[in-house]
Amino acid sequence: MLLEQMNQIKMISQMVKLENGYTSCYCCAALFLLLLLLSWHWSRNKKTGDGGAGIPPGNGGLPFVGETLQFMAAINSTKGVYEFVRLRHLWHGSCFKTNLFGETHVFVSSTDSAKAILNNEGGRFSKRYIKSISELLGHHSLLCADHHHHKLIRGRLLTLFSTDALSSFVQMFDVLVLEAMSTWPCGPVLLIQHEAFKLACKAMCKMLISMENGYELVIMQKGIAHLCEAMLALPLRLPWTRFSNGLQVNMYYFLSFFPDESPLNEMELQARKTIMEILEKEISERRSGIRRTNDKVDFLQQLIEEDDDNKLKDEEIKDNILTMMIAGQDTIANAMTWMVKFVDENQEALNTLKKEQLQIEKNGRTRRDNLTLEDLNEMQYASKVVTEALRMASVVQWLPRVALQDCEIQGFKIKKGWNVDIDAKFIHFDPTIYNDPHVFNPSRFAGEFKPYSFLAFGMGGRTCLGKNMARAMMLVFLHRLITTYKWKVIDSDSSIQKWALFSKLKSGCPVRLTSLKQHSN
Ligand code: HEM
Repeated sequence: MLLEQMNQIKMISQMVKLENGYTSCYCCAALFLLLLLLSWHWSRNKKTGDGGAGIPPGNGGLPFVGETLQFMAAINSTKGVYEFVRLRHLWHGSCFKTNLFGETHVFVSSTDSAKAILNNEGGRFSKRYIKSISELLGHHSLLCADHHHHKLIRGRLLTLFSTDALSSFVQMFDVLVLEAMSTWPCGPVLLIQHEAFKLACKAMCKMLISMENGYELVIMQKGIAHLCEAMLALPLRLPWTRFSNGLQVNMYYFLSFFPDESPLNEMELQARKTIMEILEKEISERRSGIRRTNDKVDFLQQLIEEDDDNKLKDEEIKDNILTMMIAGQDTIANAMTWMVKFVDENQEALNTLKKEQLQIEKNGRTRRDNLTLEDLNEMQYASKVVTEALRMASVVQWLPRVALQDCEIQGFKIKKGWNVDIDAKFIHFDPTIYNDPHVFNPSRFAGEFKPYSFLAFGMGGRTCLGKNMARAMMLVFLHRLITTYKWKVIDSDSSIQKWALFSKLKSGCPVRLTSLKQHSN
């Protein structure tokens, strides 16, 4: 374990750009000191254990810093942040305790504990997001609201995700996919990640605020891309992050210990402000009748038109439109990208999928008309492909909660205030739940599966609001890709993008396409 810590310190030292000789001397001295402290702490832990019976096992790391350095090193490696978690499962078992950014985190990984926590049995757990995320999304965001406020807002937003809404969304998304694919070149390299992100962004802007083109859409998309990046990077703002320059001490380091200060930088504050201004203008023009939505019932219009006592206030509407825009982009783009890679690598799955999708196309409808929800319901094998891709990609790797009282999970004591992270990825790769978990095998989802063993969208009162929409987007994308092109992924590297908290392919999944239509003509 000490060796691992030394290796990680080496990695951290590579992360830091040494700009001059002085800095490099200070850096070496600091690292040496750190190494001494680590070995002292490690040997102390070895002698005394980690704090008494019943507490989950784990090396708390250095006083105050905990294992933050190792966590950061994992984020800065192409194995991805989950490598930090994976190694600790190997060392300590399925439940372990660590200390990150000055807080205790316990990773739990059984379906029983997932059930207890996600159902919030006995009101013992709540969702925790760091304050900086609520600065970014807004205090009324569904992702940051307290229990009572969350229930109220979720109730209002849920009505937007009806079957009828999904039905029209499917047709709209199909149009966008066809439009996008008509511009894809055959021959040159195309990055699936990039294309999927653009598509998701367009779809969200259209569904939420009917924004389809023009200057404001460009501004909006840029702002959102910026906030998406910031959202992933916010918890990592320490002096050695990519935000800091060389060894210069970064103000975010200090701010992270003073949670009342905003850790957002000027550009992020500006991006949020600009998006809020666009939404404000949109709301007031719609209210005054200046802007007509041509009877398009987008999400914004539905929220404005609500007339019962519990309707959302403008501030709540704006924060949650922004939340949905952000929640529905990087996630779906990553899921689609992994899906293309997995299918490409599994000839048997690809052949079965092709057979099914070409048959659906042959049946006639999808050549002439846009795909419908009914068409998607016929895609039985593709639906399993989507589930299997979501399992293996585990885009959201763990679900963060906080214990509201002392309790027991997986036979260990959990103290009030500790972060409890439900390790979805561990469960997705648990060989006692999924046979040969590293093999892409869509057919494994043919029958019922164990409750709480599939957590790609979470479960319980905080389940992803857009999960049916996300599955539909993946099916539409898959259908059009399979029936329009033959493709080959030209870089099989599975490395993970550095600094990404969601599981993101570093290569972006470059493909070369051949048009099937030209072939058949
Ligand atoms: C493949 C794509 C997606 C994945 C993997 C995904 C995954 C998740 C996960 C894991 C959660 C948190 C659950 C928890 O903590 O228990 C979540 C929450 C959420 N997602 Fe998604 N999501 C996806 C797409 C979308 C889309 C398209 C939207 C819609 C517009 C959306 C909107 C939301 C919202 C609003 C929440 C917060 C729910 C709440 O706290 O009540 N997501 N998602």
